[in-house]
Amino acid sequence: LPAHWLPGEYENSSSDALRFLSDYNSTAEEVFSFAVSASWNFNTNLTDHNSKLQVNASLELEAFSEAWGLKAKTVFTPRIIDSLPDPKDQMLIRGIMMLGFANLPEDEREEVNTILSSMSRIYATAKVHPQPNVSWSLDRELKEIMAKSRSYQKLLFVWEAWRNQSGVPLKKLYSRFVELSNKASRADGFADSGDDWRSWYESETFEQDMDKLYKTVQPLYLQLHAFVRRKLYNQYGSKYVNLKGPIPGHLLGSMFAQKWSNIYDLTMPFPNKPNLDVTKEMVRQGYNATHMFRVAEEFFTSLGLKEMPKEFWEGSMIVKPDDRDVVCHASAWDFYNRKDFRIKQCTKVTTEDFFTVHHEMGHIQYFLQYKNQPVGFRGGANPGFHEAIGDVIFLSVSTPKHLQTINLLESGDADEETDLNHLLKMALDKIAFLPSGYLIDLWRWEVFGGSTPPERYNADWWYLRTKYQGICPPLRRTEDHFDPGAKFHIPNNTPYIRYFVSFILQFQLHEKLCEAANHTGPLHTCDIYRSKEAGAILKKLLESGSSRPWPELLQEATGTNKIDAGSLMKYFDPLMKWLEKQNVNETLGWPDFMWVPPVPEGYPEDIDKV
Ligand SMILES: CC(=O)N[C@@H](CC(=O)O)C(=O)NC[C@H](CC1(C(=O)N[C@@H](Cc2ccc(O)cc2)C(=O)O)CCCC1)C(=O)O
Ligand SMILES: [Zn+2]
Repeated sequence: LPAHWLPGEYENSSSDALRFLSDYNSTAEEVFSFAVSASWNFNTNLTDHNSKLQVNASLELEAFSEAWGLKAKTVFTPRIIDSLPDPKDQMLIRGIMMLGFANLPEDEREEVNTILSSMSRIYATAKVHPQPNVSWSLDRELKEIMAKSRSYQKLLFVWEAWRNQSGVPLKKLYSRFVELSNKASRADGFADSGDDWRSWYESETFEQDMDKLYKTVQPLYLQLHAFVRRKLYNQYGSKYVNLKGPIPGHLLGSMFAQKWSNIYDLTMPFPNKPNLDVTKEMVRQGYNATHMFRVAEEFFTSLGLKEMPKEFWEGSMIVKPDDRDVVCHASAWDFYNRKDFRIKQCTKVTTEDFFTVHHEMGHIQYFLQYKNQPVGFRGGANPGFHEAIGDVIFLSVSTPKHLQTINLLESGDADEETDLNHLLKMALDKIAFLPSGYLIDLWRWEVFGGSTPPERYNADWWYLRTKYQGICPPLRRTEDHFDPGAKFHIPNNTPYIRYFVSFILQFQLHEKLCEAANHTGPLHTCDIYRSKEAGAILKKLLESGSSRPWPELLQEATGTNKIDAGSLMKYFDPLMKWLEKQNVNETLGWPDFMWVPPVPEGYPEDIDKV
């Protein structure tokens, strides 16, 4: 570690503790920025060379964390820390004492960082070969086929091939990673890494809180599930869809059955109304990635929030380069130097990517608003808040009214039927997602906690997928497979419960912002565009970062200090009533819990693979 990155000498006094914090903060900005840059370079150019540089930068960052963490632990006694006048300083020092992977001996640090880099790379470069010299990648061909194909067998081929190429090679790496991650978390005083990750939500009863939260939205999910199952039954027939069973997981329009809006055409309540999927119109109007980003930026500035700095436009990667391998999974980056903030996205001109642009820009807006906080407070109030900001904006953008405002939908008063179409389309993304947003970390907490050993990774994954999502694998799965590994966030070690929290929280924020924007009428028709009052509420929330307990910040922003699904249920209430009428003769849930579909005759030889 370069000498100027090492801590100096401090005595056990409150004045020296404050000097320590100030020295830490300025050094951390340099070290974090160095490590984030190396990670950016690897993610935007997946070469051996950049992987080594990225692993080495992580090791430097860990050496820095260890040096300053040990210094804090050996110099400052609890009495001195508790005597610090500002509780925020106490929080910051305690945060610095958490060493994470820096708790591990040098060889195991090297091992865990190399495993992480390898898992990222395997996932990012996995390809499916339908024929010897044809290669399909997830972000280009596979997602498109899962979204558009209505061939049961073609969907099945893509669903299986992706899991063989991405999940299977990761299994042994992942089980070793779990051991090392748990060892590091235990050294920080946690039972395991699941306990470590849950601590970010500052609730002794977090697991129960989430289970209760899930139970409040489950009735709506069961209605949507039954309705969509009927539509898929009409499309694929009784051989492959059992009206009392789970739905085969490859028929829902996306690789993980988390986002069902790609089968909206099969489910539209009123098909003869204008199509709310504005992809065609965007293409017709000559939209490109830059324009999508500019339109999104203008929504934020219309609220009085910050514009993207010039470094954002200079440094971001917003289209997939054609001359190198990159991680195409979209992401937003804070370089911790208060100057560089970037998005990496292989943007295509589609409604889905237009949403993602807003989601990522929500992260950037958060980075910009809290950039003058100490580095230890440059995070969301809790991680769910960070995930919610961009989605809150998109709740307004996706309304027929706003799409008309930006000329992506022909004007005409949005009547009752178009309204219901819109609500169903929103539910296909927002409600369909909830069980999967919940179960992914349920599975991971069991893995970290040891109740799911490596020999049951896949069995327990599919148990949870059927129990919560009501889907089943369309082919027999064994422990030779590692289906969780086919989902970005597992090999990339990105926690997930934050999305479940966000999908509930974003409706609470939306309801409050709509009130501030003097919206009248049903919640799902609200568009906060150009409301400075709404922007002021967001700004106050975002600039605090993670410097104050999230219940306080939520209380100030919305008037309640609990994550509560009441706003979500209010937003979807008209749809709930409509679905209950549609489903009078349906079975809610999947009592044939163990049912799986037959494998089509002749699969996979005779499918039209090209
Ligand atoms: C340096 C770094 O890693 N930065 C973090 C941000 C931070 O920590 O500051 C980051 O950029 N993470 C990437 C991740 C990308 C996306 C994602 O993975 N989404 C989930 C869940 C979901 C699913 C449906 C949906 O409608 C909304 C969300 C999924 O696709 O499963 C892809 C599409 C949207 C968001 C993200 O932006 O959260
Ligand atoms: Zn996000």
